[in-house]
Amino acid sequence: MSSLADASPSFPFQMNKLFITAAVIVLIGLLLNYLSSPSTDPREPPLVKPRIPVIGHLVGLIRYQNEYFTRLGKRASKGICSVPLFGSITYVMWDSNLIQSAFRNKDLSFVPFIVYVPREVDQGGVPEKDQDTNLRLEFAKAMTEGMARDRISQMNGTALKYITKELGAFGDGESVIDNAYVWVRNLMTVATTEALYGSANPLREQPSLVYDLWRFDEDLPTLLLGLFPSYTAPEGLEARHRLEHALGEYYHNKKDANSDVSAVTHQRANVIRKFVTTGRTIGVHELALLHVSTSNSIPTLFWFFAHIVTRPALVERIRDELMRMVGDNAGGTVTINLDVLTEECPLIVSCYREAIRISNGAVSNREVLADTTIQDGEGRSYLLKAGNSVRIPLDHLHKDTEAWGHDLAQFSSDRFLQADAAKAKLRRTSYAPFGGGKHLCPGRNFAFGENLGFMVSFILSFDVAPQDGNWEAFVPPKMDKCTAADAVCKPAHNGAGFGIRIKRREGWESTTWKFTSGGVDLLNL
Ligand code: HEM
Repeated sequence: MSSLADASPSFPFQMNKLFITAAVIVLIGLLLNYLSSPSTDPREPPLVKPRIPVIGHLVGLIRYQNEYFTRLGKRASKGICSVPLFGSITYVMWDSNLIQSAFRNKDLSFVPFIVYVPREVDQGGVPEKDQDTNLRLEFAKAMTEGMARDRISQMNGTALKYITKELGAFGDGESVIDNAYVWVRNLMTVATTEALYGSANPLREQPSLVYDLWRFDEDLPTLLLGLFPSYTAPEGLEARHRLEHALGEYYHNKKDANSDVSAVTHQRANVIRKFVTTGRTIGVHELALLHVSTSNSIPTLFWFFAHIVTRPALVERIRDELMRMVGDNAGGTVTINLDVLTEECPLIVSCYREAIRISNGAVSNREVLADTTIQDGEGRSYLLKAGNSVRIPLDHLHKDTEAWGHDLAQFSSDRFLQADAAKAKLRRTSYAPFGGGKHLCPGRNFAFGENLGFMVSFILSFDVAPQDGNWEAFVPPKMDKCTAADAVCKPAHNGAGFGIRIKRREGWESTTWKFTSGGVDLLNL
């Protein structure tokens, strides 16, 4: 009987080689499996291993950005899971009860991230002593105080003054706007930065910085990776340097002490001044304030704008609603009280909330400061261990069919008008576009004031038509997926192809606008 041994005199050697190769493969497999599944406490949320050992989650994050967390949700057996990432565990949660419980938990904090992001983007330009945790706490306090109600009113007043001046500058004839997204974006970037920086606003003084801001924003996910940025994101990097330089000069020359500067700009800068030696370094830190104030609010306004102006019947309903509030325009002055908009003009506010719902792709970040336990709606508890981080993909809440219905992918102007008590309760826990708890976005009321103020004055002042006259094809542009640096998704290709014609409405040629809040005339603050 022939055998393999007969067929090959080197059989024992080959067997050895085969055995060693198999053993090495098994060992590598075990090692990869070990690295992909670090030991967790059975009380921690169930582990979701990467599909490609070790690097799978990282690859998924780079490929799908924020959407990766929602994709993980489809693989997880519970409303929360543990994901091995960057050598530690990240807890990702989708269950609305767990999310609310996490937002309320004082041991889950955003504070450790506050200075971390700008320093990472900066790559070493900030002195060591910045690492002092007091900076983060003082910084968080400056933010909260700087965004108190009266401070927001002042910011809204400055922004709305600029918006009404710009809209007022259109002549009575028809104007063509080739790209409505870029138009809204540029106008609102200057309006917002007027509110932040006052009359020495570097972005009004150097308009090319407006382009730089959005170029930086586009490359931010790559810059955050920090892998050879001068090769991987050269334009974004250069734009960032120009912005930092301009802001550095602003803070170095103490322009933030001017009386028309927002409290938040001035107070944050004063905290940083305690920790750094040169005013120019503040420009590096405070690019974060400029970015966070514009990057989410302005794309949100665009979707709000685009979904309304492409629906002429909706425009008419909104105008009727607004006219019931403002009376007539015969005297030439129209007063908008921002405080009563929600009650008196529920349709336009419903459109705003719906635009936020469909475009929001935010992921809230928290660090676990001390071992803590959170509970889901069915009484199950999960242990979260100190030092690990938490990611909460908020768009998952906004895509819950039970709360929002099966047409949730479509914009529905009336969605926030109709809900019985039970549904309204469910929706309250399924809507968190501004995050929650102690770190709930401090800019949400400012965004409401400037976005509603823009839309109310625009919609009453102008008629809109598609640039090419084709109403059937006049729909909002496609939406890009949210990057890891975005809380709000942007239009694909920067909205190219969404052109409009606008014409001032008869009787609204020389309206004077007045905005009030808390009984105060915002434009005269
Ligand atoms: C529609 C517009 C906006 C959206 C959707 C939005 C969304 C968010 C979200 C989801 C967070 C994280 C909250 C959390 O994790 O719980 C956040 C935080 C923050 N937002 Fe906004 N935001 C908007 C506008 C603004 C504006 C206009 C400003 C500034 C003027 C601003 C300043 C901030 C700051 C400073 C934080 C960090 C909060 C902290 O440190 O505790 N946001 N925002």
